[in-house]
Amino acid sequence: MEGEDRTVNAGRLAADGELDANLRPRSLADFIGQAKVREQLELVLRGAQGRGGTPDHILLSGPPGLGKTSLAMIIASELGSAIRVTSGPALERAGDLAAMLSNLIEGDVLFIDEIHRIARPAEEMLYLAMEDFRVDVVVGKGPGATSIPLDVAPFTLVGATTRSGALTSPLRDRFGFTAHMEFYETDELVAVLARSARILGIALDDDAAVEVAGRSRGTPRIANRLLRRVRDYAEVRGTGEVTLPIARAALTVYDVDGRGLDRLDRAVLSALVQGFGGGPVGVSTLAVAVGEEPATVEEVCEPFLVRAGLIARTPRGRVATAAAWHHLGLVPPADALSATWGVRGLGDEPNLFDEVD
Ligand SMILES: Nc1ncnc2c1ncn2[C@@H]1O[C@H](COP(=O)(O)OP(=O)(O)OP(=O)(O)O)[C@@H](O)[C@H]1O
Ligand SMILES: [Mg+2]
Repeated sequence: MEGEDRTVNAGRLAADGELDANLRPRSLADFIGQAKVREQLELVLRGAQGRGGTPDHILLSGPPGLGKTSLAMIIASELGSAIRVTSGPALERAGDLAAMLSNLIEGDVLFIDEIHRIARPAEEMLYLAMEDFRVDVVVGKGPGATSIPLDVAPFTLVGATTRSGALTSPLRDRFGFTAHMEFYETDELVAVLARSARILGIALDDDAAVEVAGRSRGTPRIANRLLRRVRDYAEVRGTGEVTLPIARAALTVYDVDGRGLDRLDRAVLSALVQGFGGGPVGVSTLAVAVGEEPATVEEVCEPFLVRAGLIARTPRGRVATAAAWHHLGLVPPADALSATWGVRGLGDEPNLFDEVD
């Protein structure tokens, strides 16, 4: 998909790999923000430990870059268990899953990333494994095929998904606990940045941290990525210390504006406002206007623009809010949607990342 390499994209980029691993929090105490999820998880884990059993299966649900993989690792380490890692797309054949399941040792954590992308036969095998710790392995083909039941050691499944709405309900129902990850507040991102700066040995001023956090779209992965860009700038153009002016100058170079919008986001906004009088306009028309694929506009730009209260999805198409006009330095028409539309606090829209319209 075009636009995936954008600095402000919350998804994983190849370049993030090693850094993500270094900056990953290792324990619940080390995990910043998500206070509610942390408390819920702690109860689930400690409760099971107290009873000497394995915890219920856990689903981690939320947009990219908020810490789902990190939490899965933390769950295993808090339990003192080994973690086996796989992903929905890797489980194309039920046999692949059967092999994983039958190798589990009691108490293991099985982490399935992007669990909404699991193939149907594997999914059906998973139901039985989650519920009864058993799998039926089919041997042979055609009329001679037999199904052999195999026991699976009691384990805890941790599933992660950016689209919990895409999970079938039988699968969703088999999780004992679902953690809904929320976008981070600015002060939480400041804490994430301070921690990362400490680990990476970057001198980061407090007001520079606030500036970077405010442009990070509520997402730790983006905060960490912007921190690296700002560090480059500080080292090449300054003394290495990340001060407020340095942070601002660096983010200008990377086209990340005061609210975390980049060039493509702004192009979409100004096409909507200036090209179509604020809408309503269909997403494909909008995509043509900015020379992008509709999927890019819809999946990469829109979720954030909607969450930031800059555009609204209506049955007739996309509409710019008054805040969008203001953001572009324009005066909104009298009938523009209120600037506070949709700005109910980050992460208040559980369906945002599920299929809309
Ligand atoms: N609560 C946190 N405290 C500190 N750092 C965090 C936190 N959450 C995430 N991060 C940082 O953000 C990076 C991305 O987190 P992670 O890979 O866990 O996200 P994810 O939700 O699994 O994303 P995806 O949906 O793309 O798989 C981590 O490497 C870590 O550096
Ligand atoms: Mg992940």
